[in-house]
Amino acid sequence: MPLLIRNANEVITLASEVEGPRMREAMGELAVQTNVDVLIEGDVIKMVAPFEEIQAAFPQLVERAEVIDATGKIMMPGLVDCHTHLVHGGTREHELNMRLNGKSYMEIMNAGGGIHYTTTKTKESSAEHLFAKTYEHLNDFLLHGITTVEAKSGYGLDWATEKKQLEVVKLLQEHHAVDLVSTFMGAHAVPKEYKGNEDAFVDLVINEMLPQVAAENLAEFNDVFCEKGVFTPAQSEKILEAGKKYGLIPKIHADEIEPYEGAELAAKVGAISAEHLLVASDEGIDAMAKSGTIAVLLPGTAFFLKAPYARGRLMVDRGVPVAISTDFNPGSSPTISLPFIQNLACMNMGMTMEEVLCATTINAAYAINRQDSIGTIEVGKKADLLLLNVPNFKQLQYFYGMNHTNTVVKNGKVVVKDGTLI
Ligand SMILES: N=CN[C@@H](CCC(=O)O)C(=O)O
Ligand SMILES: [Zn+2]
Repeated sequence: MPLLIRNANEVITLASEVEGPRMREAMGELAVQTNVDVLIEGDVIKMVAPFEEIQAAFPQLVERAEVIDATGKIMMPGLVDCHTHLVHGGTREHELNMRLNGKSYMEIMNAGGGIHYTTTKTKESSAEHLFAKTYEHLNDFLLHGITTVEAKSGYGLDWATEKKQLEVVKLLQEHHAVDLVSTFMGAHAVPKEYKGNEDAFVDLVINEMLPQVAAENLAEFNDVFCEKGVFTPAQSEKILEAGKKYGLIPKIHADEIEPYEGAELAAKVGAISAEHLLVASDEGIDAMAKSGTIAVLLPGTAFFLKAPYARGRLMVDRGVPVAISTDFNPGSSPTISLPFIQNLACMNMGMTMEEVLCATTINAAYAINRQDSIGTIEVGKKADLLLLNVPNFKQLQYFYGMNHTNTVVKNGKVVVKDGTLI
């Protein structure tokens, strides 16, 4: 049945003539409409216009349509979470007290905890268990208005477990309403048995894992943790260049803990995005602006690791297209609340209320190559839409730390109604 959403106080369309990811002032232009309804046919947006015009253009569809009254609410595109470590075994709440007592994230990891702990838990988990656990997480994402999620592997560090993670993503794509986008991240940490022989692990990723990822069509992107004590810029470059040969688009965890010229490397290898960038250099930021590399900023990680925030304001002002994401993972950012992440970006990275909406919709869609189908409310795009329990978009950041999601339409179907999954 067609769907007609009527009377929203504001429709945040984010429609624009601008080509490519939004930068500078364009990030603040939300193209808010106050007098339009939205007609959906199948899984696609059919028309965005005042009711009279929709009725004149498609009288039969309007006649048959299920009508949702959005009076008092705003409508916006479904949120896009473009950086998560979605599929993983276990949780790491025990590390929180360690960190609150002064241990650093890297100290915990180097002592065999952190990513290594989650790797062990993920190895021990069956695919069925990971599927069921992640399915629950995805329900939570949906309840918070997130309709597309990027998912990185990287808790295997051996091919069997990496493959298990990637296959769980594939299966969830078939069974859950949330759309998933897969990233291979075999180079997420150096397994203990390769300590001192890191290059051998890099070779394993390049020669054994990447060919299988490509042959089995298990991912679109290839990511690496470029960080002091993990993978060097030279090793990262090798892995990303090798992935390119298999058609895998480079992404990079860059300049998260220590400055390591990760942003510069992202620009050099033509990565679609550099992610984290808490301590990215001025030169790196300028290089990204020049190459058009998207900065995927993850303020939840700075919050949870009590680390300095990325310089979001400066990046926008220097012409870097910025996206924002949860970084959902069991160690440095165990949250699925992209709405709260938006709040953090406003309060701690100096981004405006308008920019954070752009950064979690259309720019996030660009960061995962989905800009043609999601991220704005425009005719021909997928009908992934939210109705939020606020009368104007500014209240999303003002009433902070709350989930304002009332209704989620995913692929043209209502999947959350009155804040409840249906
Ligand atoms: N920094 C590397 N990877 C993840 C954290 C993974 C973990 O701690 O389990 C991140 O992006 O924050
Ligand atoms: Zn990450």
